[in-house]
Amino acid sequence: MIEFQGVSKTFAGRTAVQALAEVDLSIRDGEFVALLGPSGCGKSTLLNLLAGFEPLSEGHLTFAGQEVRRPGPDRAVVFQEASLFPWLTVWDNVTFGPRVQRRSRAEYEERTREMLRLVGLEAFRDALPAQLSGGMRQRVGIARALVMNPRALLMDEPFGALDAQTRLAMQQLLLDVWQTLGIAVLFVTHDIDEAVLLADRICVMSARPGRITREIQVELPRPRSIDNLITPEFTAYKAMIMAEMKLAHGTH
Ligand SMILES: Nc1ncnc2c1ncn2[C@@H]1O[C@H](COP(=O)(O)OP(=O)(O)OP(=O)(O)O)[C@@H](O)[C@H]1O
Repeated sequence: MIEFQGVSKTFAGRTAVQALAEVDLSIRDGEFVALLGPSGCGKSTLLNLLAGFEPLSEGHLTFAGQEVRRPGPDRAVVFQEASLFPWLTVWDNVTFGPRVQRRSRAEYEERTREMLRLVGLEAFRDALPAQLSGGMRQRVGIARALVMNPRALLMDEPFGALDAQTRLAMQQLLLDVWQTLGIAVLFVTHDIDEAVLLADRICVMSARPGRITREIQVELPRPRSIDNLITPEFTAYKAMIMAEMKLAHGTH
């Protein structure tokens, strides 16, 4: 469904920065792919190209057979900060997109109720963002993205600003949401545990200019839960990826 073919991206400026070099990546409908790599390797750039926020410099990028040129409701994005409208309730934040798009009211109201239930926030529909915790705000951000009924969810370090315990709860929530909806997810992270726990496949990126140096299929059984984090199979994947990223003891 998603095809990057020889995609490069250079940011023009006084000193041009090549962020991505000849990236090839295919993602199937319903697949969960994590992009893992050091800070500045171009993970966000790759996600932003797919979101349609930036033009490519070279190569081809298609989504469901169409060249990506601009943002679209088929590709919903979740960032590290939910960036909710502070003066709108949870309900009004989530229904904002469909209202702007003039979608049918009966349809989006039903879908909003469903998504708020899925992220466990039905009881908070009338709350303002300031009355919610960071994890709850991020759950509103996920509901807001899903209410548009996208074919892919693009997540850029969505749990990076959360404390460790909330982060675990959000990882579990995302596993449950993904298992329910079965949509494609491209998930940017620099956390190895997070990538192994969530993804079907991990694409490891090199430092700038970013390329995908290795793809690792994660064969841990589904459905998964955060209990997987303490299994020997999990540790084996983690050790392999640490070695790949030259983080393991004795490899550098
Ligand atoms: N709009 C821009 N103009 C110029 N350079 C940019 C722009 N956006 C990103 N870059 C540069 O491109 C490179 C890749 O950045 P990017 O944000 O994609 O990396 P990243 O892997 O997501 O990093 P992090 O994990 O720190 O978020 C960096 O060197 C960055 O400075």
